Amino acid sequence: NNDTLNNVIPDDDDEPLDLGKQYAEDWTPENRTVNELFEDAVLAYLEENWDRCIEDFNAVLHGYKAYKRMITNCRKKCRSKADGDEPIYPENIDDLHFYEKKVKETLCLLMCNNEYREIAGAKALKTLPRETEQKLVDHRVYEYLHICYYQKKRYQDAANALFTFVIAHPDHETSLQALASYLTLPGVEADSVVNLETAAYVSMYFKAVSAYEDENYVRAVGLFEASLNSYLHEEDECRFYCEGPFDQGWHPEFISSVANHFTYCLKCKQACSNILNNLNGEFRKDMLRNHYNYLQFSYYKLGNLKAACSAVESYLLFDPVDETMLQNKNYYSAQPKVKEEYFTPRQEVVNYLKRQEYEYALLRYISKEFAIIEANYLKLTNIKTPKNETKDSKDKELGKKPDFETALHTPPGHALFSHVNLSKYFSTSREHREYKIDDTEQPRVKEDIYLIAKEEDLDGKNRYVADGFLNSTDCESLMKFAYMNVVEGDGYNENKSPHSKYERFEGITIGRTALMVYFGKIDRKWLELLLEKTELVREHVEKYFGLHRHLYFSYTHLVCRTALPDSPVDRDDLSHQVHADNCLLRDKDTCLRESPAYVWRDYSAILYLNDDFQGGEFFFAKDSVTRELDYVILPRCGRMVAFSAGGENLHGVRGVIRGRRCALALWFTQDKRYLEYERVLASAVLERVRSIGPLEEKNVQVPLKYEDVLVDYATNDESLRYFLKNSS
Ligand SMILES: O=C(O)CCC(=O)C(=O)O
Ligand SMILES: [Fe+2]
Repeated sequence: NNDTLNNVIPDDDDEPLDLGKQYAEDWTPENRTVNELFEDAVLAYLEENWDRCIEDFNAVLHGYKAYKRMITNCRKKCRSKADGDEPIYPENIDDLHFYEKKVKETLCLLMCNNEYREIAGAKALKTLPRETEQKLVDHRVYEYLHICYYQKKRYQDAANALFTFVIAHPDHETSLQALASYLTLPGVEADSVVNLETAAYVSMYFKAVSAYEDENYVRAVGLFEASLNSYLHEEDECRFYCEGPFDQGWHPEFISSVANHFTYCLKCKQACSNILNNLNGEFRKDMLRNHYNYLQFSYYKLGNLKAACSAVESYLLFDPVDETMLQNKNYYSAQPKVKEEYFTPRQEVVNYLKRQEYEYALLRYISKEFAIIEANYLKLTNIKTPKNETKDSKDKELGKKPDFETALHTPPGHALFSHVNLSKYFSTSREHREYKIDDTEQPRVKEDIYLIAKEEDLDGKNRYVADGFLNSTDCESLMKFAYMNVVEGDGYNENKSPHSKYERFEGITIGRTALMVYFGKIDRKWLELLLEKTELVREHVEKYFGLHRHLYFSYTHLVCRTALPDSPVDRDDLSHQVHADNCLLRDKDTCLRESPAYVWRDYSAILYLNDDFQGGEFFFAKDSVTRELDYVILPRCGRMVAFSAGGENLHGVRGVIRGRRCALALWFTQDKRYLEYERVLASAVLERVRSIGPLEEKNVQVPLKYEDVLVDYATNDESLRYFLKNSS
């Protein structure tokens, strides 16, 4: 199909793509390393030397680009060189060909990196310290830069810099507010505010769309091909940049070390497309495939039916049942000149999707298979609960052991944006697509829930662990929701530290969420997401335990436990002491099913939202006196642990040492009298908001004790009453 790729790019002002050497040559940092430049720039900022601040931070950005290009260029060059080399010995015994290649690649990398450093001056491209690199990855430069621009009254530049920062930190409230005020400054045009870190293909893509809309198909084809090329090239760069160092933090065996580092890189690589598909803060999962859509029509208009058919077939690889594209296919097939073999997808997209599918399947395999090993490993080493725990080095190492399932880490070079839509401030493109909560680029099967551990694995009755209730987008959404809305003391009778003085406990209930939706304070999609995902869990638990009587929700609580900044790393208390959910633990063998225990609770489930914190493991306990851990479960996005709520399932949570741990705690009952009334109200609120919108009252606040307010409205608001009646 190569004829599709030979179009001249009818364009003038785009940068050449491979800038590695050129950057290195341009790179004259007056003998300062990128790191030194960064430090100097911060200093200039602190000294309020705004001109130097602007100059130095721009030099940092420039230098970092050169640094990144150097690294990715070397990795790319050395990979293809090693791939093309004849092996020393023709036969591939014991995978030696693979290792030979890696040895040769290493040699090449050493030399290549040196070459660049020589061109750029001895110190210029010196390896960046990890913390500085992370700041660059997180676009922290713009956090300073906008202020320096602002001070110099360069308002449009300030707005651009701040916008760029906000896209990487969509929850940064003060920056969002500052951005809004920048937009009102003289000379600032909201429409021309840009993300300074937009992927390079994007501008080409939009030029292509314009050409297409102007019916200039020759230009459109050239630009779309160039943009496509650039997209794949940029994704490639991002992937190579992912192949960086990795602190294993322990001393693994050779094979484990290779596999562990490989997994780490793979996760990073899988996130690359998220970055490319984030246009000015708006997530557009279809960017790659859209190219083929435009191309098929443009080629058709130019009379190149072979290329048109090939583009159609390429598009269909992404979505084989797309009706419009299938109609196009029929239409083209009916053309007299079209041959069957024209419908061959383009090679680059076949390779791309095959790799994607393989990598995704491999990651799923890893997360599924290793979860159980991690847990068994922890169990085998027989950790005691922190009370009698002595923190020896072995134990510390152990804490780092399960690296296979570390958080989806941010790929170096880019922040992993959450999917926010900033287009309320700015319109960026002609096509507009609704923001959907669960858009994911990865191919996914619907029924993604799989069992991780059952009774036998867990040495106990009526307990199991399953994964896959939430995908990473759901978790990101819910974490964001939690971040913005959880309230100290909510659901704990206003007690802010009910379990540990080293942690802040915050929660939000269904009732509070419903009230906020009702007052128009938050979008209803959050409530919908909460109800939908927790219902998925309820159904699973009911089915899994083979219950013949209906399982009702009795209480739903999104809880975050955050380690306080000054909490000691070697603290020896638990985040949640050993307990049972429906009885009072008295001594080793007695659990009294009486008030004030929640005796009506029959089953419990905890659905986890994140794992980017330290500590906070859930555990089943043998008994409360020896406090011996029976089985440890590591929270992960979408993982659920479920168990019957009595004394047979004593459990607790180890202290959260660092970071924030959020989970949805769900309690179920088979006694209808105790069903969660807030859920019924929430459904009525949703119905109301869907049909007539939220309440028209301004400035209503949700108090800490919100329950009475909710009931008040439910009894007095006619429309709510209507929906309530209809639901029951
Ligand atoms: O968050 C967890 O993992 C468990 C919490 C728990 O057991 C409870 O709230 O009763
Ligand atoms: Fe519990």
